[in-house]
Amino acid sequence: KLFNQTQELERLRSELGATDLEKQLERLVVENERLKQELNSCRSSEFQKLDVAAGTCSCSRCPHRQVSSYSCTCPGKSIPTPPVFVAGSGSPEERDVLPGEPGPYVPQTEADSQKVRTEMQMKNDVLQEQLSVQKQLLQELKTQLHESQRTCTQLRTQIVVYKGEMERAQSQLEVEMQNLEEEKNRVIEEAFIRAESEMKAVHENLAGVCVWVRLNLLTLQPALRTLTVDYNSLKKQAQDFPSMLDKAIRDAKQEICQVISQVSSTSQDLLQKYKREMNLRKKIHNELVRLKGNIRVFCRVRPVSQDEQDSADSRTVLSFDSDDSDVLYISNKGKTMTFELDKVFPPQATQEEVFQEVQSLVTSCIDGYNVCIFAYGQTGSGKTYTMEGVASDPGINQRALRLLFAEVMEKAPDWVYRITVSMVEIYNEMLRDLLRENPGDKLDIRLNPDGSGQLYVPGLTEITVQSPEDINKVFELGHMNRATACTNLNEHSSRSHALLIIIVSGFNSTAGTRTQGKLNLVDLAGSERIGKSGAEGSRLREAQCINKSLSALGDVISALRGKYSHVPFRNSRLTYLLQDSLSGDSKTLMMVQVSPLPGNMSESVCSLKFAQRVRSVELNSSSRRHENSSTSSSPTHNSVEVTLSSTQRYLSSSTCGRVSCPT
Ligand SMILES: Nc1ncnc2c1ncn2[C@@H]1O[C@H](COP(=O)(O)OP(=O)(O)OP(=O)(O)O)[C@@H](O)[C@H]1O
Repeated sequence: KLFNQTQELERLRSELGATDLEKQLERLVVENERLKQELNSCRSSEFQKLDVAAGTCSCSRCPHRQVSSYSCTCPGKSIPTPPVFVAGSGSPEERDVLPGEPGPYVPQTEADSQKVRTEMQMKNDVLQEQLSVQKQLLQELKTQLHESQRTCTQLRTQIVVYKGEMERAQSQLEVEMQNLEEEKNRVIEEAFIRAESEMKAVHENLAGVCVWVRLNLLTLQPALRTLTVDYNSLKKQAQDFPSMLDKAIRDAKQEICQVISQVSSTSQDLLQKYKREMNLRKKIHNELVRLKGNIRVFCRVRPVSQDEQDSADSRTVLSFDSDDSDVLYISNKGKTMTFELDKVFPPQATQEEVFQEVQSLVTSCIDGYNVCIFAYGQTGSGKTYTMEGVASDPGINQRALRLLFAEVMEKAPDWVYRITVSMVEIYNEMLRDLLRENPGDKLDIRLNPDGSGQLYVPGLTEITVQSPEDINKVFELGHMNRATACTNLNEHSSRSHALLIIIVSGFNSTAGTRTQGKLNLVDLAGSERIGKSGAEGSRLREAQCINKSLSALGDVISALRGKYSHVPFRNSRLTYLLQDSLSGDSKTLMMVQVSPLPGNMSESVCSLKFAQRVRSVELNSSSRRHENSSTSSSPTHNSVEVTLSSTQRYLSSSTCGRVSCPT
């Protein structure tokens, strides 16, 4: 508190500028002294103010203000003897001499004396002037002195006030210090009393605890004895432990070895059983597909569009059997034709419902079977819708790839799969790669020069896809390339076959098994007859090419059905390219698209007749395209083996993907 009070005092002092005032006061006192001295000297110099020429003295001490000579007659002042003046020597100042020194010039004549008088008069004027200046100065100094005295008085008053404040603060401080001292003593005393009482309580507690400890010690002694005995026995056991441990480890090792050998033989059994089960599952799946037919024919009737509903020709000539989903009726001129197929999808069937019927074929591709799904039908019957669909409701192509991804993911990590995608187009019997940079280039199907007799398409792009996003990118690229290669995409797509070729290669590290299956998804060109479309020129050539390839497809299937020794795969690019997916134990699905309109009835009848012809063919059942890495493949036909993949290195490491060619 004392410290704070002192600080507060210092702050007040500095705030009021006490130090500065004190210094200023000192300065003013000194200045006052100096002015006083100056005044005194000025007063004494009045003795000098005598007018010699006039013989008068203006000093305040001369009672008569008269001088008889060159000096004042004031008491103590003697009049000196006048000096001899030599003309031309001495300055005007030298003429004004002091008493005791050589005197000024003494005029000899009246003229001289007049001159001297004039000079003296002038000098007197100057001196008078100086005197008035000095008086003025004196007056100013007096005023200043008065002012400084006033300031000094003020400052002194302030100092007295400060001193009073300081004393007050000091006395307050002392009082507070006194209070604090008393408070401190009181608190110490209280603490002391409390500590004493607590100490007392602790002592009492301690005494109780000591008694309790003593009692406990007495009861613990027998327990301690028991523990000592135990400790000794444990010590002995610990000494024996290393040898016991060694023995136990040896025994455990033997047991583990026995168990391992048992487990390994069990796992071998299990592996064999697993392989057997796998084969059985595939056999059953294949059998199921076979029972359904290696060539299956579905029919899908597209709905009547909004535009068609508005037109006069919107009556539908097709009807369905509500109890039998395999039958379709077409009424014409009072007659009703019945078409029996593997499945008939009415106009209201969704993309998902269609795919449900197709997905077993798609998954058999994972097991190493080659599968081919065609969309057949006249232009505008809904082939592209079924195969590609629309972005919001995709068709078989995208759903198949998504299903393949889901299936292979489910089989991981036992199975490692690689899925590659190629997109080709056959237009006017020319094969074009839709995934290459320059899709205009014509591709060829050739015999492999390595002498293996396999076919391949040199330069065909195969893109490995790892996610549904990759699929979308591949489709976009294919569509873009297809669009850039022609002037009118809609017309072009009706007159060309579009093929999406998916190869699924799998390897099972546990069983050492490899599989390779190929899924061909084909959007065929429009199947309308030339006569009706009235085509000519380039259109005629296009229609001829389409008819040629579609009838070649029919011929190939007929030859396979009749088990002919010669199957004309080479009659068209389409059948040549797809021969591995049409022969042997491959599975084929023909989705015949039909328009519901009466105007398209004859084309619909043609398509359905073609479908029934295809349906009656049964492909040759032979060994699966499923190989064990330790066994070689077993081609089913008696002729050359062909492959359609350009990735020779990959295929040469595996015998999968080969198909027999009866030619
Ligand atoms: N099941 C369906 N549901 C709704 N719309 C359909 C269906 N099938 C076809 N369509 C519509 O009918 C029109 C013709 O279909 P699409 O283009 O698929 O025929 P296409 O046979 O592929 O013709 P092209 O031979 O010219 O390629 C399209 O507008 C399509 O959206």
